[in-house]
Amino acid sequence: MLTIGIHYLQENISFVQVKYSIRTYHYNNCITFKSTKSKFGALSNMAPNFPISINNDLIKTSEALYQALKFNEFPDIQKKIIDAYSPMIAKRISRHYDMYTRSDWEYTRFKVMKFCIETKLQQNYNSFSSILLQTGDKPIVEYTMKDKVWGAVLDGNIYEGTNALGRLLMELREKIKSNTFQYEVPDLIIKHFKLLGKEINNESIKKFTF
Ligand SMILES: Nc1nc(O)c(N)c(N[C@@H]2O[C@H](COP(=O)(O)O)[C@@H](O)[C@H]2O)n1
Repeated sequence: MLTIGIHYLQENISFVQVKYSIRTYHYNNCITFKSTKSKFGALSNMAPNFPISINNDLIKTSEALYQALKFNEFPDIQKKIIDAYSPMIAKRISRHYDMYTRSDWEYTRFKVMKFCIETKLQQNYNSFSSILLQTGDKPIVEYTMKDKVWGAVLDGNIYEGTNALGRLLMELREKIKSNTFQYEVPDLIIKHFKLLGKEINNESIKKFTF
């Protein structure tokens, strides 16, 4: 399980401590993805063809959803991100508004990412579960040039990094295998979970009528 050493006081969600656990992977014993055009590119949040619907609003990629959820109190910023032509542009727009990122982002972003990739799976079950299962039992690693939080960087024969996205994907893969995948809106650790001015709750994610 990806805990990344995050500890909360459950009652008032006060942050206590955060630290990241680093992982290493041998380069010829893992599944990596970087470009969406590569064999396992569908694992990337940038991958097209995995649309998402929240409150019946269409979001083109899990990347756009993740980036938009940084700005829960700013529906106008979220709209610009969601309307962006590509996920890379969505990410770039998000960077532009960094100062408006929700104040607890450092501590909620892993839960938000988990929600984003679970939504990608729930709403694109056949295609996304198929690619996850094709990775077998191998470690999944997002290969990056410098992002040691979401991915890992190659140093000689070893990928090194927290690889948070890869680890969340592996957790999801194991749930698919054991038929224990349960999809729901994250618990109260994420307060004010909103998109385009509307709260995200278990009702809003059930509706899927493109
Ligand atoms: N710049 C960039 N290009 C790609 O092709 C990527 N896959 C990523 N990584 C993804 O960016 C998201 C994290 O964004 P923040 O740094 O937290 O704003 C996450 O989806 C990574 O997988 N970046």
